[in-house]
Amino acid sequence: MYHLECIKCGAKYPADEVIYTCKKCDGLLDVVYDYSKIHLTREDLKGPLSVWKYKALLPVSGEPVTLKEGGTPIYHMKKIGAEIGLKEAYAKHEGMNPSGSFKDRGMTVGVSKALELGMKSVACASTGNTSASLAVYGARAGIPVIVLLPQGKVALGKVAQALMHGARVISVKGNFDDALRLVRELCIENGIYLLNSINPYRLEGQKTIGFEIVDYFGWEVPDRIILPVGNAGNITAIYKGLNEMKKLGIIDRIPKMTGIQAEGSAPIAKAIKSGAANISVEEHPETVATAIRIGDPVNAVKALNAIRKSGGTAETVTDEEILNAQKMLAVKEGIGVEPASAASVAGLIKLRNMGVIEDDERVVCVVTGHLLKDPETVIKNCDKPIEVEASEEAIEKVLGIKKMKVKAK
Ligand SMILES: Cc1ncc(COP(=O)(O)O)c(C=O)c1O
Ligand SMILES: N[C@@H](CCOP(=O)(O)O)C(=O)O
Repeated sequence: MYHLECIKCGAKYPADEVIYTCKKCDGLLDVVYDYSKIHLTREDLKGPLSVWKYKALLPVSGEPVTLKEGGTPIYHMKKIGAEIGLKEAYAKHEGMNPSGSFKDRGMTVGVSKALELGMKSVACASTGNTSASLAVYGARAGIPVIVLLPQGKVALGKVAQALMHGARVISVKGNFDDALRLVRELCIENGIYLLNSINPYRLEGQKTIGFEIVDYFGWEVPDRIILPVGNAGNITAIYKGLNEMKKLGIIDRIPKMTGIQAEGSAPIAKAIKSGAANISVEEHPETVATAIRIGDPVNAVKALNAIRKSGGTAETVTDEEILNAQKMLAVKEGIGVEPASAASVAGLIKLRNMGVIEDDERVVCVVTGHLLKDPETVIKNCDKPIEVEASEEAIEKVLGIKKMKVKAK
């Protein structure tokens, strides 16, 4: 059994109450389980990775709305690791989820919960991936979906997904933070279920990234998990989940939670660096990594706590560092990710060069979304295809191939 609990004042709410923040103090909510009633061991968790493998720690009782999310690969980044003198550098490729990003873990739980609560429609604001995922899972569930997108700032692949899967797509003349404020009002006033990461049930699904990481390594906890941070739900969800596993005796420690933000959009990294108790809102966030172009992260309080309590850190990376890391992953490791996702690897490189990450650390970078989400940025940053006439000679000429003449007998 579980209930909702305010992280600020401790007020408790029943599991079936549709609320997103505390009615007394407006604090963020967490789903809190009766851990004394959960008997889960490593033995129970044998078998392939997937979100629903960890059902005992998820707040859904019936059959979930699922497209077989989770179970994403972990790749050893041997070449990038060798370049920075780190043997144990890994990337967990969340772009391999059904809609191409980690949001599917949250939406399988969030949309299942919407149905369980009897909600008739769902909505979100989005820099792209949340809307794509909600559109997909809404279609699967047969429930209407409304998405609010910041005009002109959403990557093409993501808009295409939201449109194709049948969401009502509204383009807002403002940034993501404006769209989130508007969708929160819209949902509360009209009884629409809000499925941004302020919804504590959605975040429960995302904690399974952490479960899968420790499960993959035979319950050996890596020293550090590095994530790109935008609205800051993912880093907090993974931290919460790993704490639950520790409470249940399945793991014995928590990795250093490390958040990476783009320089032009870095309220959390700035607060960590300055030691400020809370963030200062970035009024005009800007970065090529549109997925993390967020100035007022809704989960900031939870994220600062996760980073500080785990002994982790936060860092900023430039757009140039992000695009370089995206290309390194693609060319040297064969891993195709969108720009925001590459921020975690750009952060890995920067923190290693700064001496923050030690030689013997095992580090897992979560790469959050697929390369094909943002084809426009890719095309801008790669050489153009070479145009040739339709002849073998022309192709050989541009490839610099000289044919050996075969002598006739
Ligand atoms: C691809 C991608 N990476 C990272 C993030 C940041 O995740 P979070 O908002 O949970 O910090 C997002 C969305 O916010 C995203 O779409
Ligand atoms: N990158 C996100 C931004 C919204 O974050 P959420 O986790 O609160 O839904 C997106 O893909 O829209």
